[in-house]
Amino acid sequence: MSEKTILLCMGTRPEIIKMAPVYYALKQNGLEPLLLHTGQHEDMADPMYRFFNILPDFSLPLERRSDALHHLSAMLLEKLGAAFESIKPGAVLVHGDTASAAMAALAAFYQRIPVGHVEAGLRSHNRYNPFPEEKNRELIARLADWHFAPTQNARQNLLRENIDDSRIHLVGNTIVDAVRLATSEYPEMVADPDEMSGLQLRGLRDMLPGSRLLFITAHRRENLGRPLLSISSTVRKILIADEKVVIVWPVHSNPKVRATVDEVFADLPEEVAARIFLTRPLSYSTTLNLLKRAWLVLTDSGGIQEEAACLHVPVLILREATERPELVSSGGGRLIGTSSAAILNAVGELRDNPAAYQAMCDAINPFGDGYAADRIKDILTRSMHG
Ligand SMILES: CC(=O)N[C@@H]1[C@@H](OP(=O)(O)OP(=O)(O)OC[C@H]2O[C@@H](n3ccc(=O)[nH]c3=O)[C@H](O)[C@@H]2O)O[C@H](CO)[C@@H](O)[C@@H]1O
Repeated sequence: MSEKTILLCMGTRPEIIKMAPVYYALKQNGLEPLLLHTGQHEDMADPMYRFFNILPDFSLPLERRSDALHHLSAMLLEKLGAAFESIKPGAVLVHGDTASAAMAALAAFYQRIPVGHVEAGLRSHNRYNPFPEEKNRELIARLADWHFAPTQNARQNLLRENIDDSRIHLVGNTIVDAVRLATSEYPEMVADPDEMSGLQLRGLRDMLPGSRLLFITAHRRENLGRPLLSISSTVRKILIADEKVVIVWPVHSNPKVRATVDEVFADLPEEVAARIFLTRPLSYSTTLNLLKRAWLVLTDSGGIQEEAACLHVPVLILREATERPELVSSGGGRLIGTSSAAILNAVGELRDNPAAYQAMCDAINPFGDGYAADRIKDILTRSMHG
């Protein structure tokens, strides 16, 4: 491979969504992006590649024998190292905070290949929340040559960790680019069929006028078990108590998540059951469509918080700690945790206080202007073409 080859490494749904704009920007500029899929997510990754009309150039043969983090990381490191030896890229780009990203940065460092970190500098300052992502980010920061920070706050976090200012580039978050691309006519993208009329969401469209749509997701490791049980049973109460509430909850493909959610929502009266859609993971276009129409978003997902901010939909953040304080200080999101009382209070207040609700809708989007990928492309072009 030539020294200009930039290898984008990714393996999970959110990485694909947030790296797709970077891939397109690099490609249009005559650099040579290649894409390596690590295989960390399987069922949720494929539809995303298809949506963005990207085919990985390389896929790792991951043979996972357990869920253990040490097993995943060891296997990723070994397979990524072997792949880099044969591909010999001029630079490696990783995103965010996954095991795939951390191990790709380490494998690249071992071969003295420069590393770019997209979405650098997010910190909750809590080592176990999110776990293991907080330490994955810190590890990548120690290894990266280019730190593409999404916000001023992220930049400050990196400076506090003694990262040289000249290596930090404030570019915005590429999720804003992804939302822009996915909601506009982007010629190279294959928009998938509209699932609003599909099997998973049959009947939803007719219910939307006059109702309050809650879009919910929860899957983070810290929320498995008791917190997820609290979230689910509180959502069940809200659904039963308010007949105007309609809920769409795409349930993560982690079987532990599915088991809790299925158990809590079993045995609902028919009229109530008709107002909740517990679906498999949805396509990206349907997800954005529903977010746009939602009255309120309840989530522990990082990406969905950012998308809700782009679309000016209020978010209740179902976490105890956040690495996105910008969303809270902008007023678009509230960090409420997972207790039943906190969820009921927040939903009740927004229902009964239109001014408080409107203030959340009016908050500015703190994650950028939708041109982060272009800035990343410009910086890499300057660095790699001399
Ligand atoms: C600790 C933390 O915050 N880590 C984050 C984490 O990712 P996450 O928490 O954002 O992960 P998910 O919630 O799985 O994905 C969300 C995406 O999936 C789309 N979606 C969702 C449901 C569905 O049915 N159909 C969809 O299309 C949705 O619109 C959104 O774009 O890793 C990233 C990578 O490094 C980091 O950026 C990021 O900090």
